[in-house]
Amino acid sequence: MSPLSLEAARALLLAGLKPPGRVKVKLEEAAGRVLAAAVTAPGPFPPFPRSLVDGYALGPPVAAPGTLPTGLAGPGVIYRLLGTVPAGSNSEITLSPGTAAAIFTGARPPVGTVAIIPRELVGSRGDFISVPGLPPGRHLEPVGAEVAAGEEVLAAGTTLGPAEIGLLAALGLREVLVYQRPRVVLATSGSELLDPAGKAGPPAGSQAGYPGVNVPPCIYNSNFYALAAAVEAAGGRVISLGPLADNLEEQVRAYRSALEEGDLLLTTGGAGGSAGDYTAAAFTRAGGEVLFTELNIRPGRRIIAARAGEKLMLGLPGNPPAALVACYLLARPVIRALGGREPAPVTFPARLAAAIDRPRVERAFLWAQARASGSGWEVTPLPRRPGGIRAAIGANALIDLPPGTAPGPGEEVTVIILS
Ligand SMILES: Nc1nc2c(c(=O)[nH]1)N[C@H]1C(S)=C(S)[C@@H](COP(=O)(O)OP(=O)(O)OC[C@H]3O[C@@H](n4cnc5c(N)ncnc54)[C@H](O)[C@@H]3O)O[C@H]1N2
Ligand code: MOO
Repeated sequence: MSPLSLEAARALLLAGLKPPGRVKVKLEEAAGRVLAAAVTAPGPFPPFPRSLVDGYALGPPVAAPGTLPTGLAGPGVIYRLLGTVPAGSNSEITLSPGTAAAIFTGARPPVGTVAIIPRELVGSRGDFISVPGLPPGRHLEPVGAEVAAGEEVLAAGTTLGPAEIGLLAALGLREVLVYQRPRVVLATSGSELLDPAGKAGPPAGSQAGYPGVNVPPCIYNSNFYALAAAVEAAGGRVISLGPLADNLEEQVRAYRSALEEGDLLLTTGGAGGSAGDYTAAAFTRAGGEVLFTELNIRPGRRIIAARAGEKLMLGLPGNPPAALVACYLLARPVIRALGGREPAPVTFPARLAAAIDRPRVERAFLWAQARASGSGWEVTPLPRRPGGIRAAIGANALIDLPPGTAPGPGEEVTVIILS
């Protein structure tokens, strides 16, 4: 198989994905979930006419106000106050011509109200107020002014954030139909892997003089924790298969059970083409039909994908920063699509704040920091560190660098936003 482009690989993975399931969740559990059906308002909002200010509800004015009570400055229309209407009260006041009632923000105006005027525009003395002309009705919000009964307020596919959840609650909805979170079975392979949560660990320092040291050269299974976080951030639910040894039989058994338990099998390690790399063979033996084994990108050249019926198997490289890049570029779009979200990564053009150090032979993805600047987006490639365990620290973007290019400061590059 010759290396595939990233776009072709993504299209292959996204084609024929099984449609996401739906589930009803309570409003308090709905943050971050994706609406599986449009929401229509069961009733109007506001459900009753209400005052938008603290002030006075006014009845019809009377033509000749009569004598001004002493102390009330004119010119103004005089009203006699009948009482006060607090928010939430079922007031029995009825305003006849020349009468008014004090009213609070959010209260229902009494019967007979023709206008509401803010407190600060009114002169008052005892039971009388003086109003400088009848104000327009903008302080009185009619029933359904914001939402009409039966109106579609949220479209299917909307991600529910605080504002959306507040709107649903305002309409009296208690639960909401959302897409199920895709179940992502996460497996890491490598006989050198140790669980940081486990009891036994390698010595903290060096293994200098190791011929005599009876401790195997193990490293902590960092990919599991990094990828689990990425899966959750993409809206998936992690099912752990635990670290697997470099053993074909063990991996085949594990991956068969993964296909039953999850919507997507995600692995790292063993993706190379050497004798000790079992991912492709294990995917095939577990029932998968291999879609591709190599992409023309760096890092992440070795990514193995297979399809087993409606389920996908995605084998990312073991190298931690390569696993993370591959996860952002391929696994995240699949997980998002399985959860009813827009799969395509968000990309935009940005001006380089610093030069790219050197051209790469293949299309490369470089960890970077993007920020809005006066005239658009600006991006700085992160300094290269030895190895890669710290490569992505501080990154919020990847620069998509075409092969053979090394643009300088001020030149435009394409950036993929990560969060
Ligand atoms: N002769 C060649 N060797 C390698 C090449 C190459 O082109 N020619 N490419 C290198 C690159 S780049 C990568 S990426 C890896 C891909 O191979 P694997 O997917 O089989 O990766 P592993 O060999 O399993 O591991 C590589 C590296 O990462 C560490 N690792 C693995 N899993 C984890 C984990 N869960 N948590 C933390 N670290 C992990 C592992 O110990 C190795 O150090 O192949 C290169 N070799
Ligand atoms: O093949 Mo590796 O995935 O480039 O880092």
